Amino acid sequence: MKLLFSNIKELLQVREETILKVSGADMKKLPSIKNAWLLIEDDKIEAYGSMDNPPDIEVDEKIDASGKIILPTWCDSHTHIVYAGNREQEFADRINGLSYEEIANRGGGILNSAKTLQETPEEEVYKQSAKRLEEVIKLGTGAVEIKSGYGLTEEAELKMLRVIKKLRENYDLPIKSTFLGAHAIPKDYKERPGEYMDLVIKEILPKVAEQDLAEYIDIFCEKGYFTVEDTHKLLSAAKEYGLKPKIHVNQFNAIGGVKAGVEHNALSVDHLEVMNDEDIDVLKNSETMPVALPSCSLFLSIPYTPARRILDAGLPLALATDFNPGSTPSGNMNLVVSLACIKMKMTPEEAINAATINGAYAMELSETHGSISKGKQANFILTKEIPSYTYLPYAFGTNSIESVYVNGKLV
Ligand SMILES: N=CN[C@@H](CCC(=O)O)C(=O)O
Ligand SMILES: [Zn+2]
Repeated sequence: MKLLFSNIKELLQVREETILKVSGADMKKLPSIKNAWLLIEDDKIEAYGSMDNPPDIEVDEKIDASGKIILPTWCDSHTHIVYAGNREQEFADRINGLSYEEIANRGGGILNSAKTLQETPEEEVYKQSAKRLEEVIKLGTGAVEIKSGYGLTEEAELKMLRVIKKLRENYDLPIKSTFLGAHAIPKDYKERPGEYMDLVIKEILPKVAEQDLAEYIDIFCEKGYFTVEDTHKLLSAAKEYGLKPKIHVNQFNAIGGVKAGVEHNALSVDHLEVMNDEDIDVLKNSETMPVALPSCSLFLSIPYTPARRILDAGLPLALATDFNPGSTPSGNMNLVVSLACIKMKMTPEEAINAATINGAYAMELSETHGSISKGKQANFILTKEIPSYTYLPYAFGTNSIESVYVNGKLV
């Protein structure tokens, strides 16, 4: 099946050579072809070029994209899409003056979601999660990572990971699975957190690996959650099973989690709302992708990741949603890109690079996703008629997407 898009106002993120990520000043460059065509064969990008040299071939379907822009689908490398129920009551409590921390200390927060998840049948968790996944695909997400971490018992963590596996089987986009058993210390272990770490490392992790339910390991390295020492212990154990780290660090406090992640060759370190100079320096000599989650900052009214300091230090940066019931009940990557521009002072070019090719890197997908390149998967967004790509982040809250293609198919 050959599908040809012609008269495309601008074809964005066109990369001739395979690049795995973009960093520093290179992030300001977003290669494109104006007045372009794009040819898809089955699930792959076959060719592209300028309308000055249109392709002379027979195709099965032609689409006129006059006035519209085509760009790769968003690569959302950090989500908690699999969960049960919601936490709108905590949202109201925060409006009335309680802090996220106070809510967590009262047994709300992650423990609240864990209770609901444990009590919800697997089929129902699947149904609720699939609905969210379908919603984000329509918003232009074409590759996604999903974490466990609302189970906090062996049974419930494995249940979450099986739901992720089933989503992967039933949907066409790449889904990466991360084991986040060390997300919070369950109430029963409050006085003996070391025993919970033992449970995660000695009991649950081996089963996750045996059942091949995750490719990545995560931990919430933060005051009141898990220490840097816990992080070292877990990441070392996970390495034995071939699970690479993608970890929650520096959300509220800089306690050395970035350094720990880099020492274990983490694929990504995520959140980074609070960054000291040492954290930035440590990242400079690494292959670890820093990941910012600006919708979490918006929702919790916490600082935004200091993108300018990170980029001006020559580092790369990826953007992701953090879609979860507590700190970010939104999986809208379009909003994330807008917030990165508005609140983090990233240029539209930097934000689009961060949400496509660098997001793909943070899921080890940049050889097949994240850019318009020959032979890559045909995952792309066709916008409505818009004046320019800068209009995408500028018109925040407006849905500028006309359609989304995953593996060459309209979704
Ligand atoms: N910070 C840790 N975990 C999630 C939020 C968890 C929750 O509040 O349910 C996050 O990435 O923001
Ligand atoms: Zn998260």
